[in-house]
Amino acid sequence: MTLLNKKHHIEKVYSAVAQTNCAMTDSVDAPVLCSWQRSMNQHGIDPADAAQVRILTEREFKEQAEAAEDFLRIARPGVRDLFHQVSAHGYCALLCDHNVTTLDWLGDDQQVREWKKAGLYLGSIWAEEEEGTCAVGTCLVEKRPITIHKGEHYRVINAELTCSAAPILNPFGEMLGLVDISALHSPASKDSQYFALQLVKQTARLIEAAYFYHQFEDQWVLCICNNREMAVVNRTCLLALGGDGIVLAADQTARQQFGGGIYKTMIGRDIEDIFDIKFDQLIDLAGKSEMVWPIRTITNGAYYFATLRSPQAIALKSIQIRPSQKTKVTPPKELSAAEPLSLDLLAGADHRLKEIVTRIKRVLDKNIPILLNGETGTGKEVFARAIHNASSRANKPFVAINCASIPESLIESELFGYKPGAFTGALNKGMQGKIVQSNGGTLFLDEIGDMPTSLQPRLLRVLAEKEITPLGSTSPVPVHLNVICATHRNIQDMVIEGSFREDLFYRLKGISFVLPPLRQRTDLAQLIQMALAIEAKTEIGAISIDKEALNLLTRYDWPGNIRQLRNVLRYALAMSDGDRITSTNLPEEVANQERPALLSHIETSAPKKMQPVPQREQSWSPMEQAERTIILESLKKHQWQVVKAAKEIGIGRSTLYRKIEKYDIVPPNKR
Ligand SMILES: Nc1ncnc2c1ncn2[C@@H]1O[C@H](COP(=O)(O)OP(=O)(O)OP(=O)(O)O)[C@@H](O)[C@H]1O
Repeated sequence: MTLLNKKHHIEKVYSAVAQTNCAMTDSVDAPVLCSWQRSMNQHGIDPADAAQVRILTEREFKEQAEAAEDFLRIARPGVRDLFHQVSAHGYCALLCDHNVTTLDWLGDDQQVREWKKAGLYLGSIWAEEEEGTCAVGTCLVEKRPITIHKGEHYRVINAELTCSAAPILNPFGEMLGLVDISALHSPASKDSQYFALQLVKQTARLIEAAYFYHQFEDQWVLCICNNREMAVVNRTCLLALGGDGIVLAADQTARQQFGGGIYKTMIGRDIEDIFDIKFDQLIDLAGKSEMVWPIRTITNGAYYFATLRSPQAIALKSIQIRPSQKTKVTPPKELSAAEPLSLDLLAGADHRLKEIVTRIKRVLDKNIPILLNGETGTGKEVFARAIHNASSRANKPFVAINCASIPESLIESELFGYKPGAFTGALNKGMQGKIVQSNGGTLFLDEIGDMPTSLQPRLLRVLAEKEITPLGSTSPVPVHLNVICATHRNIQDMVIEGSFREDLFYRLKGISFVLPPLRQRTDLAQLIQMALAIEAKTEIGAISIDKEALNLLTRYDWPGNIRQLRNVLRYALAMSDGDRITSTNLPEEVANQERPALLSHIETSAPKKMQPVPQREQSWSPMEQAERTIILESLKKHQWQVVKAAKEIGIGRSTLYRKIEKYDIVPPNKR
């Protein structure tokens, strides 16, 4: 790039950012302009900054690659295929994790120096916060495929590149990573990258499908297509089904096609309520060949073609029995004896938890601090105990302290202990603090986000120096400390706000995990049976739950997670005749929960019940009308704040803007 062109690029960025909103300008696309504004106003990046793209250290790279091991293993072959298609045209291919770090790279080895110089190499971090507008970082923010072509890059140093990236989502709609192809030189017109973007999108969809099949390898996977011939090769529009025909997960296409793009409206539903199929018949025939079944939606009778992949374990044995006819499971001894649950038992059949447990087992005795994140009641403390029990320290003490429930003035003495007469009101014989009590065992710091800022430096010192000086004492006591922390807060945000020390955060977060909320667990039906057995102190399956009650329980939102589930089951047991739970035994909030707007709409929009619709709405399908209702309700609920509504509905902000426009939704202040 000539000096003059560089100057021109920088001036263009400054003048475009000076615009007050993200409306189209003559020469810059709206999403690019929005990203330029974020880059300058939020991230404070200088477009003239010529520093090279940041690269992770070897150790950091190793840690991140290890954390994303499963994803990398599944995604790599897809990225390799993509690279073979584009390498002759001067592209390299990048596979990034959800931290936008390049964890795999394929490119022409002859040009390695140039790729490295451009930051298109292993370990490079393409975050919008660091680089400004760039395909990978901006794709992460926008949550949709994007090409950033030449001068659309924010920093002048990247303004020769052309890059196209697409997000890769897990079956729960969360970002797993991104795939990108980039070239050092390309024609001036952005149109030249149209097919590059399509290829990247296609690869991302394929990887998502591979990941979906992997995640649900021990479940039934229904694959739906609108064309009989393509059905056997189709790999999108996937629904994972439990042995009882309940939907456990749905990929993006299935969510859009049958759930108005909304995750919650699909999960926990009986497949027989969505399609006019008998799940029993379907699985009796499954596995006999690559069979394709015509199926019809209950809502509007539209025809599709489906194939069914059997659970791997069953496929291996070549299906003889229906999974739902499995023989009764004897509850693990530890359940009825009310002993602590093991890690494997806590993971149940939930795919994310199983992955977490595998990773935890790897770090068990390596003295790596563990940070457990998760909503209230997701079982963080139970998990921490299970980690302790699985470690070689199991016969040493497990000492828990809840930083939120102890007054700030007492936390210090509780944690660090004190010598006799250290302060007025102190016990005569002094007190051993929790840290010393946990010596050699595990110290569990619950609600670590509530640790007073004044005490954070002291805790940091203990962790670094492995010795502790009780209040009123001058001689330090050596401690062998293993720490597990838990919080429902976003500590990273607290670090940014300045209410939590960054150095302490990194010290405590040797490895971190997010325990999934109950509504996202893929084994909810099994977990309910398990929790019921615990509450009733019986065998799993000894008390039955009728279909309607199970439907209500699996569909409920569970804001209080497992804690709330156990309370509800305890209540239901008390209300029941003792060996069968029905919907009438459930507490009101579960029994009379409002059907999600989309579901209730779908039911009333079945052909035989269809209501006349206003003139303008007749051009929308029932699904679209339902979607409009959901969006409208959510916007009203959140006082028309788009970010909050998008979050609740589970779609990106820009998607929501598009839909608002599509459905002629006008906020009250613009009427
Ligand atoms: N897998 C499980 N099966 C049965 N019961 C469980 C399971 N996990 C947790 N529980 C129960 O759920 C309740 C909440 O668990 P726990 O206190 O560990 O959650 P938490 O995430 O630490 O909650 P909080 O954030 O509110 O402190 C406890 O009664 C616990 O025994």
